[in-house]
Amino acid sequence: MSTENELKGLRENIDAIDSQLIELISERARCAEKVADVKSKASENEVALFYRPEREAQVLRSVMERNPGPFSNEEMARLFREIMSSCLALEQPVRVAFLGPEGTFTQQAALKHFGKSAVAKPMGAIDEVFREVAAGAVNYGVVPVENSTEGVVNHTLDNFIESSVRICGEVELRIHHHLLVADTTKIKQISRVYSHAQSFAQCRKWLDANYPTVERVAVNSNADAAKRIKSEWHSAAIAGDMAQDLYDLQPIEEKIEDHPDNTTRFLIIGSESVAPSGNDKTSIVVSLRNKPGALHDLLRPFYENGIDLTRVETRPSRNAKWTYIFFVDFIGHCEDEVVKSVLDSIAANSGDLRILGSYPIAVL
Ligand SMILES: C=C(O[C@@H]1C=C(C(=O)O)C=C[C@H]1O)C(=O)O
Repeated sequence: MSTENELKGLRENIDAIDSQLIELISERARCAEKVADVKSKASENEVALFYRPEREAQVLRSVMERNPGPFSNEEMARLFREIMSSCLALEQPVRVAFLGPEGTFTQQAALKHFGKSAVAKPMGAIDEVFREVAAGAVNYGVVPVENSTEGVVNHTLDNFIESSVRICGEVELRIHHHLLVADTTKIKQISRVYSHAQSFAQCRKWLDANYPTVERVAVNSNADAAKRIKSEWHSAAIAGDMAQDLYDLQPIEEKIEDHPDNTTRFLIIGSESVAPSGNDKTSIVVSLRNKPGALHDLLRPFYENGIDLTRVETRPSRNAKWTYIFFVDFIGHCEDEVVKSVLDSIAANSGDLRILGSYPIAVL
């Protein structure tokens, strides 16, 4: 068979499969519309909850389990992520505030978690994301909480102390930084590099080795850095793919982060609690009475009940000098019997305990 004939036959196959896909995707969408009706009727006078993080996590996990290849599990789940995002938009487009401006890694995290049909709103600071969620101006917020190279984002943790918003999900993003220039940049005469302080820290060794003498100027975000160099012929920026595309920049060098597995974890914040998905994490915040063995007493029930701790973080309490607040993440949902009894025994021993939320462990 000639190449042309072979291609023609294969393309006819693809056209036929696409017709079936279109029919099936539309059928799925019609089903999601019916789900919306059921949710609206059931909620009566209350605001209906259209977005269901636990159900979305279950759908993605089961897509990955059933994936026969040749796509990787992640690729297959990403496709379904977008199908679900479109289905949810038929019910009600989800409104999400993120730490802006446009082009930040936090925006990338928001898209990864909610898909492209979400309506995303950039905010100027982490506090503003919290406030926007608390005020009900958006359904959810996305904020960075820790980076594998640079550690915790204190500003996010501190906001939880003051705010009553809940954690509804988490998303992890591999962070790749590039050294970027504009059309007008004179590459041999670069004397200044703009970036966010966290990104400078994540690329410190690379910069020391390759651009030891250039001035490093920390700005509010990588996207801000990318924007500034458009008008400065002697400056470069360190930023990621989104900022590169948004501001039409070119990389001099890609993936300059010192650790190739550089990853940031982001939290999804909202106002509702999330039902168990079958593979969940819980975050709590505890203030401890200042007495010997207090931290040991806090952690012992987890050990005794075989619960995995995934993170313990300390912040100074603003109420009293030399007293501390502990942020603890662990595997399990606050509706699990074993978790309930651990939380009861912590509450009996500690000054103050607040459950920030139980939510599905990041699928993608
Ligand atoms: C369809 C539903 O509503 C939304 C859309 C989902 C989907 O497309 O699979 C899943 C959960 C919800 O965010 C549902 O709750 O089942």
